Amino acid sequence: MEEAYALFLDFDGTLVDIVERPDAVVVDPALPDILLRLEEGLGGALAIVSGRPVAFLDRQLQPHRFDMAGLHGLEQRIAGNLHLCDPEEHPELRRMIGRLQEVVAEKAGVLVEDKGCSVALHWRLAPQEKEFALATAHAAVEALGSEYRLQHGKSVAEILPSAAGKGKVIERFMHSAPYKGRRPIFVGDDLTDENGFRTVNALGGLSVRIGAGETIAKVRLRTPADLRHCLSRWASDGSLPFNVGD
Ligand SMILES: O=P(O)(O)OC[C@H]1O[C@H](O[C@H]2O[C@H](CO)[C@@H](O)[C@H](O)[C@H]2O)[C@H](O)[C@@H](O)[C@@H]1O
Repeated sequence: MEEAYALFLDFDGTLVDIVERPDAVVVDPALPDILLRLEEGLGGALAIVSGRPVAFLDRQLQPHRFDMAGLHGLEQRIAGNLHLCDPEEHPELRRMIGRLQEVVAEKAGVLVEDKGCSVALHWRLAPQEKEFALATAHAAVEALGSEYRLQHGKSVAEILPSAAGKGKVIERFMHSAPYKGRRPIFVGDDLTDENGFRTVNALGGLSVRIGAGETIAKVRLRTPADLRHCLSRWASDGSLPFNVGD
């Protein structure tokens, strides 16, 4: 297997299909072992980079424990060393999440996903409530001030600490062993991943976008199933599945 790469993989919409509810994702049973084989072949330089908390991702990918950037980089496990985000350090956000749950209680199909140090407002089940959800999220961020920002995604608006971002956290991984000195590859599907694409493009790496939509990624794959097929081939015969160019 080619050892000179560092592989960063988004989760929702990339490794798994998008489904109607955040708690209903289904992981292909073969995926954790494929990722483990890839991680071994890459000398440990494989990390999941997601808006989800590390604890959620660990449950989905059990029995293995991969390196991770969770909550858009607020949480990290680099070379096995775990740093989690403490919700108690975000008392204003915690109060705001309580208020959001009250406001949204009357809107059928709008979901509040409490992730501890961030919160997502989902309207996939109630597309007619998109404007309401966006306005609510904007008002909440404005009330919280500049320490927090809004992250738009697929039928979702997330409120998260301003310091979080996939580009920044990929840079952090690239300064640490075993990632340092390798060529980064980042695969993602969403607006939040464009940040990560910018970082790997600037580092001379390879950006891969899953699905449709405007992007600065260099390569496109159609679906998470196509990606899983590529990863499985890479894990078995060692041949890099993407056209990496020069
Ligand atoms: O960075 P990612 O791993 O791509 O996570 C981004 C957000 O994904 C989840 O929401 C999205 O997937 C849901 C399940 O398929 C879907 O119902 C929702 O409409 C999508 O926006 C997740 O719930 C968020 O917490 C993640 O930040």
